[in-house]
Parts: sequence; C-alpha cells; structure tokens
Amino acid sequence: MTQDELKAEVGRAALQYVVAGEIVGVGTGSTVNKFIDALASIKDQIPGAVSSSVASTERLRALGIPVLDANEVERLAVYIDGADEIDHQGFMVKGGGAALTREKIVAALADRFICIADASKQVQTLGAFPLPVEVIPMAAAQIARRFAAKGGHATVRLKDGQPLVTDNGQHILDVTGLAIADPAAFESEVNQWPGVITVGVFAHQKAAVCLLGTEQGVETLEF
Ligand SMILES: O=C(CO)[C@H](O)[C@H](O)COP(=O)(O)O
Repeated sequence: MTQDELKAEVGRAALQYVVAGEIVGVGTGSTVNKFIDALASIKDQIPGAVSSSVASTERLRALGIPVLDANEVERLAVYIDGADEIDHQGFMVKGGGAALTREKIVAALADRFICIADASKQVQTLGAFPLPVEVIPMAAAQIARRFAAKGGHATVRLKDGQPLVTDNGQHILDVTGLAIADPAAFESEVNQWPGVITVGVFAHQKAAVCLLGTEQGVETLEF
C-alpha cells in the first residue's frame, strides 16, 4: 500500500471518533486532508468544525463543512490531527506544515487528541524529525543559540528563498540534532524562552489515541 493509501485509511477510520451533534477540531496536513474528505460524507451529523489553519479552513468550506471561530467554542469532544513523530506514550512532534501554534490552541480545547498517522511516524525517541518552533523573527538568532547549547542546529524555514511566514505572521525554526528524552520538561523549558511562540513538542497536549496506518491495517494505540 502506498503512504497516500495508508493516510486515506486512517483518515476514514477517524470518523468513528466524531461525535454526532458535536463540533469537531480539525488539524492540518496531508493526512488530515484525507480526514476532511471523509468528514464531508457525514457533514449533516455535525454543526461544523474548528480549524487549525487557513489551508484546512479552505478545504472544509469547499466541501460544505461550516468552520467556527475558536473563540466561539468552549470545549470540543475531539481534535483530530496528524503528527511528524509520535512515541510510545503519545507524545508528538508536530509543525511540519507550519501550523503548530493553531494546532496546539485547538487541541487545548479538546477532551481527546486523536492522532492519525502512517506507521513511518512512530518513533522510540522524539527528535529525528527536525523540530519546528514558531518564533518572533527578532528573537530567531538568540533562540537558535539556545538550541545550539543543547546540541541542536536551528535554521529558519524558507519558502521560495524567503523566510516562510506562518498564518500568524511569524517564522519557523527547524531544529536538528536533538534527542528529546523528557518531552514534557523540554516543552515547558523551551516555552519559557523569550520570542518562542510555540514549540512543536506536544507533550501537554499529547495524543489519547493514535490510529496508525500499517500494511496490516489500521492499528489503534491508546495512551
Ligand atoms: O503538524 C502538522 C502540520 O503543522 C502535521 O500534522 C504534520 O506535519 C503531519 O503532516 P502530514 O499528515 O502531511 O504527514
């Protein structure tokens, strides 16, 4: 099976976690796009979605699924999103699609984070995937030096030769060379650094369930 087919399978499997009559939180990325496509088939059962990016909002609306502002919603039953890495405790690295800040905000509204991913995303220790960190541009160099002191190497993510600008008007640092042994402590520490908007470690908003696409079918991991 191709990676695309595995993503489509977990996208469809995630429908079982959507609660009829409840607004659903929607992440960002190629796996979530498959979920959004599947969600369209049951759109009459839900009032709408809260979205984590401009890209997901556009896709949801194009398929006739109403998108609500996060400020209009106090609580979501579930938030469904992909990951760049997920470990055996449900801790994740996210932000490969540069949407990590809004993803964390929407995830924080939800009772449960349902991660959808193909099996290549499962890791023993977080850190092999370059860690995305959304930063205020004027702080980028000092934050890069702080990562260097931890053995990491941070580079500003580029798009068409220029720093990528996020949906929030900020920049992304991608940090290689880290082995994140204690994700919760790491997330808390980096969050304190001036100029950091969001670090792409999701330990405080970890997955409750991961639907993992494997050659043998969709595996359900509960944390
Ligand atoms: O965090 C994300 C976007 O910011 C995505 O969830 C993550 O990058 C996985 O994406 P994909 O499903 O395309 O592999």
